[in-house]
Amino acid sequence: MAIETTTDDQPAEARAEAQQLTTRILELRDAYYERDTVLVSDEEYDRMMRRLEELERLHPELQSQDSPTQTVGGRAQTTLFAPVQHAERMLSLDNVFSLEEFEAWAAKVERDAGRRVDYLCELKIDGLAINLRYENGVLVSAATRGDGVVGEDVTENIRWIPAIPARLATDEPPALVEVRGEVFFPVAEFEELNAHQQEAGERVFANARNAASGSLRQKAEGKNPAQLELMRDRLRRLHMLVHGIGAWHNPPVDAQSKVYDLLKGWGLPTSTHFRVVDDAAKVDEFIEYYGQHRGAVEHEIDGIVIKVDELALHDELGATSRAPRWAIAYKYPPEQVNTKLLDIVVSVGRTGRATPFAVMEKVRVAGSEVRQATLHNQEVVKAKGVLIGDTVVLRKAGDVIPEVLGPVVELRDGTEREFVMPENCPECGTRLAPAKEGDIDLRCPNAEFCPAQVRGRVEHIGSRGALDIEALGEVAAAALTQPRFPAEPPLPTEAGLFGLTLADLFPIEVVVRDSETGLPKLTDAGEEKVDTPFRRRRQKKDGPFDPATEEFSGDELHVPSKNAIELLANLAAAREKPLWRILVALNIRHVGPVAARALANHFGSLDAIRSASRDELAAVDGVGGIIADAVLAWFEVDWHREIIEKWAADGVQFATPGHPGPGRADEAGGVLAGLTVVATGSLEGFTREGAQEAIIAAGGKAASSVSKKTDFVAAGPGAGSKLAKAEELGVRIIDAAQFKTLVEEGPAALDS
Ligand SMILES: NC(=O)c1ccc[n+]([C@@H]2O[C@H](COP(=O)([O-])OP(=O)(O)OC[C@H]3O[C@@H](n4cnc5c(N)ncnc54)[C@H](O)[C@@H]3O)[C@@H](O)[C@H]2O)c1
Ligand SMILES: [Zn+2]
Repeated sequence: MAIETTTDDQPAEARAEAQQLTTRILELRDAYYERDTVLVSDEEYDRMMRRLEELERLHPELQSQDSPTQTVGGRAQTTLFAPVQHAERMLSLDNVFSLEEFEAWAAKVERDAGRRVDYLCELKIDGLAINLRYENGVLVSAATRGDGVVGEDVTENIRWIPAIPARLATDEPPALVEVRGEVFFPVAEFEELNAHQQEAGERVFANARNAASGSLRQKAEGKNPAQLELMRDRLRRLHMLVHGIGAWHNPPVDAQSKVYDLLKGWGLPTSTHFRVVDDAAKVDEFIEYYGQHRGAVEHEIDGIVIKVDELALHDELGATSRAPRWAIAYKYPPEQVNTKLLDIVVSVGRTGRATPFAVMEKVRVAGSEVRQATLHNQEVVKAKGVLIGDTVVLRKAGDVIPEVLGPVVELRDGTEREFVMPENCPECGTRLAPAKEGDIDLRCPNAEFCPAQVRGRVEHIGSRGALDIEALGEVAAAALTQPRFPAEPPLPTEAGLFGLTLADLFPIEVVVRDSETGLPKLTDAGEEKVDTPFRRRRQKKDGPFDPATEEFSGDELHVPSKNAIELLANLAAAREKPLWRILVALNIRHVGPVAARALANHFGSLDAIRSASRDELAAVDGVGGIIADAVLAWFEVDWHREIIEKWAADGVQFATPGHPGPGRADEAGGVLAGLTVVATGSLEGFTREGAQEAIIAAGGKAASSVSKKTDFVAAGPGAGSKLAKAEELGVRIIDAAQFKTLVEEGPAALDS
């Protein structure tokens, strides 16, 4: 008899992989639930879980009862707290990561239920699960989830959380009710807590969930009075929201949403962010809405939880060993990931501030790719405790700037090194120093000539809020101030900007840099890529006809590039831009568009501003003492005055034509003299700034908010709260066409 042997070793491979995954997941869970440490990102953890699930689906013989896919993460027996047996098991949730997966889940639910069902959509709060046991209306115990059957007794600590009632506000409490919810730090509290921790030189928490878990799972024993007060302060900042029930014999309501109403009436904290929908297809609106408004919720969320609303169906559908079948978590893309900190580099900005920033291995977070984040200053680097070479936790929420939260200390292997703040400016070698005693930030004091600062200032001059010169962006600014050739840059400072000629631009060669990292780009041969931004090659066609190419041949010659011609034309035009723009272009500290407009409006010329006293400057509406001081300080500096002289010599106009003189703009008799106008929404024929300028040019006051003093509100499509305010106050509202009439002919023309 021949015995058939199988040579298929696939199951063996699968077994090995499943074992590896199991070991790793258990390790990660241990760190996460017991030590409040996140060794890999949640995304990576979820991926491992999915892979294990997949392997077990393909090879059912691999699935054992204690596989992570069958158990609730967390451990029952810990040394810190006494064990508590839950009257009813506490479960986890199954996940979906897309709308399709959600729809497939809902289809199965409705198949099993045999009918359409109502869904309750709520937020998935990123905190830790808690079970509150009330007997005859009195809180007798509070426990963490543990392994789902047995949790940790945290009753003493829970009593410090203000939101949790010790007694239910009802005359007829059930003999026993288990209330389940999430304990967490509201975002504002978390930020404050971390600020405190940083000040006190204590550990800064990488995320609100770990901070909440770490705060709740503290023991009072062995703490001195000061530590005890700190611990209680943290507990008082915690909040809780109810999101379910455990044991409860015959609840008097028939839907989860009604359970919340009832519990709310008993004084328990319930969420305001939920909705019941009668069709699975309507869930996606909720998902999308909170996907875009995550930042507006008072606590962190990592997804949406969708539950079958009807309680009878909960019993009918039941649960697996790990999760209920009547609920599912939809997970959003992560806002927090782990990545490698490759280096910490110091950059110098236009004000001379030397800022260390993190250069990281590129990662995707909150839907975009990130590889840099500012670290602000050397003290912040120290406070965050990051070493070069560390795995770090990086966070980016929606449109918010990415932030390095801290290192994953457990992953260090000894090769990491500390960041040392350089003593000298990386761009000009001048010794860095604080601007004044006690400042943490270090600055390069070589303000006049430090190439990084000149480059920053020149770029600022071209920016939208200053002279708005399209051809004078980041690349042109670098080319003019730090070219590879010539050795002496065309602009050692910005004084020469308006005197630039084609002869200055033409020879410039630059090293092409990566716009993100600032590092040189390399050619295939490994050399730095070089570009000539202001000239290009052209073949001269004055030679004899070449039959091979069927063209006239000729020498190569260089001609000015489009950039060069545009830049010179733009600069020529910029000389006559409104005074406020010229003021912004001078890079005076604190003088942005708002202050510059106020100064220009009031004084009408740079000379008048220069000869004004501190009091006269400070008294101008929208200026004030700090800006007045900054203006005075700016004029004190020799090379600043030289900029003005040089610019004036090159034709820059430092006065508003027709301005009647300091403080007399209102008497100028423009058609809008004495009137205040607010422009809001998009007004056809005007840009946002153009509308403001038109009001000012007509002698009116362009205000940014609507009040009783407002005479007109010009509103176009997209006008929001300002329009509502105008209606409320009875301010006259006009459209774009009327606005045009108003600024050209004055208010009387509106009614004719
Ligand atoms: N990075 C790591 O190393 C690591 C390790 C373990 C776990 N984790 C993270 O934890 C997750 C697994 O943890 P889990 O088992 O606690 O599952 P889970 O956090 O994904 O979901 C279940 C929990 O959600 C909570 N929850 C929040 N809002 C809720 C609401 N409105 N309704 C019902 N429940 C709500 C409940 O406390 C429940 O226990 C993973 O997906 C991963 O994100 C990460
Ligand atoms: Zn410098």
